[in-house]
Amino acid sequence: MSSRYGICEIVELEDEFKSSDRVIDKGKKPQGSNHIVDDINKLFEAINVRTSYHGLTPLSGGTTPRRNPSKRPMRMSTSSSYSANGYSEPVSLKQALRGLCISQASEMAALKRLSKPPGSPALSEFGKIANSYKSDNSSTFVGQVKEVKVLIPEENTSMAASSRTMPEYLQGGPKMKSSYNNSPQSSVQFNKKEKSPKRVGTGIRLNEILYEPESGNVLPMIESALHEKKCVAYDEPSKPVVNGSKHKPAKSVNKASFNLRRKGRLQSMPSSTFISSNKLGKPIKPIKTVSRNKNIVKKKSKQDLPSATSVIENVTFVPDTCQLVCERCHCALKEPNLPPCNSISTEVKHGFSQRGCGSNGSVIYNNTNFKYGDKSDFTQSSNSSSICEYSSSTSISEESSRCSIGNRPHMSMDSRRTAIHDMMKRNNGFLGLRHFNLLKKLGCGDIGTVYLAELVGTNLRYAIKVMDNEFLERRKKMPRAHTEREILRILDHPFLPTLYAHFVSDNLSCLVMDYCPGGDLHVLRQKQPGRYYHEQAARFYVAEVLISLEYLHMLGIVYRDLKPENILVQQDGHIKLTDFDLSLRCSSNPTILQSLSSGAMEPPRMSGPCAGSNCIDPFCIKPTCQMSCFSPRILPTCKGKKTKPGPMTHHVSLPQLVAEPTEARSNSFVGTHEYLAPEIIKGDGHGSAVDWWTFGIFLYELLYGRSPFKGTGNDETLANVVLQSLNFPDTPLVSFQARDLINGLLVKEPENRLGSQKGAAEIKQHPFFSGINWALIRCTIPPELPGESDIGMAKSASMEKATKCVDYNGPAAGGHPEFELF
Ligand SMILES: Nc1ncnc2c1ncn2[C@@H]1O[C@H](COP(=O)(O)OP(=O)(O)OP(=O)(O)O)[C@@H](O)[C@H]1O
Repeated sequence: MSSRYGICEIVELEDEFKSSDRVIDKGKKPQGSNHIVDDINKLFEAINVRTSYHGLTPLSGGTTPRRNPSKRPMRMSTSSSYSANGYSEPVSLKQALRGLCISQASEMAALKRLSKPPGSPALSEFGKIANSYKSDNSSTFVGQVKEVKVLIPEENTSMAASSRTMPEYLQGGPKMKSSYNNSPQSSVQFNKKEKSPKRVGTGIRLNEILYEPESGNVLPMIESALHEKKCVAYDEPSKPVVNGSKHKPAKSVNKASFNLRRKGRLQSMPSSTFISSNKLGKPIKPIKTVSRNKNIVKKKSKQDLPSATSVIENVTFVPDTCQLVCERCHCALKEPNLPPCNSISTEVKHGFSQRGCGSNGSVIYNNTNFKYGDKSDFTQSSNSSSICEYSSSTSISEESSRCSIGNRPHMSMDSRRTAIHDMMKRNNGFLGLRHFNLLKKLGCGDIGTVYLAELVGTNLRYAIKVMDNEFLERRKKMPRAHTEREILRILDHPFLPTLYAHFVSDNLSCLVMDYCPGGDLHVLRQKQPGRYYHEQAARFYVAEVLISLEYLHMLGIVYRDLKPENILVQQDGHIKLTDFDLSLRCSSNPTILQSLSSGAMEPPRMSGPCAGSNCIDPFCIKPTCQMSCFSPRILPTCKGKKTKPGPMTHHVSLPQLVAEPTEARSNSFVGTHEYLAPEIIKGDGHGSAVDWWTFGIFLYELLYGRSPFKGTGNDETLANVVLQSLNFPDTPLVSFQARDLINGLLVKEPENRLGSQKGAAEIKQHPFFSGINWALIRCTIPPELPGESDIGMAKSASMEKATKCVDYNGPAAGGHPEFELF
């Protein structure tokens, strides 16, 4: 063992001399007549004795024994090949001394190792794991077992180097893996815990490795979800995904398996729990029944449907008493007669104290850990417990402030953002739950609970999503929370949520976002006469959703969970698309497409008030107004593909931005039954086109009051999605344009689906959207909401805004619109 290490050390050090590869003849006498040489030679002899003793490679001036090319650091080698090589040629004094030092160092290292108690770690963690696999392989693996050994990186000699090439989660990284390589030598995922790999089908299963003997591929996989293993590479939340990768999965990969989710959303799960095959026409196993609508029906097993209290496991909000109650010991996290918020309170159990009720029955909570705890608490918390999104540091600096404004131009005038900033400044950069009065619970999702909150000392309201990190860890939902947070951090769009701050209080992760008082489109639809939206209203909502999706795609985000429940209505009646925990992050490559020619392909212009290309009427969303304010022109055919017949599209001549990550691919089974695209159900791999499928279902549901493929159960729904052709009911009456658009979107083959080639730009040109002023859509008057009083002054606010817009655009204003375009 020690000699092996000796060799390893020498091999490393030997590299310093590897410029020469002459083999030294041990029998030769040193050349030269200098009397110093004799002294040196004596020294050499001494060195030689030492190095021979340890079986080490001797050194010589400017020469070195030829290293066996098969020898690599971290591998066992036979010392004989080295020790057999002696030397007799002279070396420089420097080299001789260095050689002496080397041998002494190796001696010391050997002694040190021998002095260690048995069982003490002598290998790096990577080495240990590699060894354990090696030993396991010998007992468990058959056939290609030896191949697994090549997973040990050969080029790295030091522990640091090993660590660099180790799978991420061997270094404490997240569990979901991002590497997907065809080579068994590269980035293969080990699972530390499971050391007894088993055969699965044609492959050898290593819990998270699938070795495929036929192809020689080693594939990462998830223990319980074969279906997932070819897609984990694309779904890791924090890492962009390689665009356009065309990975070929292992044969045994192709098993559809997914999980039912709250609200009927799906997530990967063992195949046996849901579907027996992803092949078309094969029987589908029964699945758990879950209602899509979390607000109306909540049929779920206890385990699957965590209550608000289980989502935030340690803490429950009790509205009557304005208390947070600890779930572990049922104590009320409340201190009576607390001093004012800005004074120091004593630290209470769990580091989480209620500071008293606000004027409106609200409560103010303290996370005393990070602020008032002892030094160690403070130190730890200053790094983790109160982290603002604006900066990685705990204190807010002018620089980070400027940076934030620079990155989010739409937020620069936002009073909520300013107020948060001011609050942080006053609190040395800290922000915590104690700075908010929690007013009521708005809803409970799969990974957290959302509260309406008011910033202390202001009348500004926010929605705070509170997630229990412990719960997320235990339920393996941390990646989803991470995905959502990371996406929220980069959004800067009026129809998408603004993340004002993110902080962690007592292991509760809190996202501070803008509050949408209008409810969601699903609930609002129930309040519509006939439970469906009038076409004009539907057009408004889908147009805003389309813009949101386009923006997300530009950022390389495939949303994947479009449905009315996830579309909230803001105070001014415009939408906010929320809920990004199932989104897929990938790379996108926005491209400007030039027109082939203008004139010849100019679309026929319709007569009417908006026919002119210089129309700036922000309200021109009337179907009679056929032309957009920014004249559309024709696009060249993409990548030689034929423009498919089917949905009507306007031809445009202006250069066009195509920003869709059309090449992105994922195999996750995520979404909501009624909204799942066929390619997701079939496990064929999916990309941004799934968002256009869900967009079609969404429009259908708004117009008809139900989704097109809904069956009596979820399994029937899924079968319908894949097999059933699209039908339109006779009532309500829906325009041809709308039906044509839906027809184009609900094409089962994603490559033929409207939007699959040029993304949102393609869809925007559909006659259903004719007359919409896309750039100024924020200034259009939103549809009237049922029970407008709930929404406050939504309509008047929008009217006011719209009037402003018109004023700004009027000739008197110099013709320069002052809108924030997006
Ligand atoms: N910004 C907001 N303003 C108003 N209500 C909100 C806001 N965000 C969320 N809600 C409400 O809180 C509920 C829970 O939201 P949340 O996003 O946590 O759950 P979800 O939509 O079920 O998503 P997930 O399960 O993926 O977490 C929503 O259904 C919505 O009604």
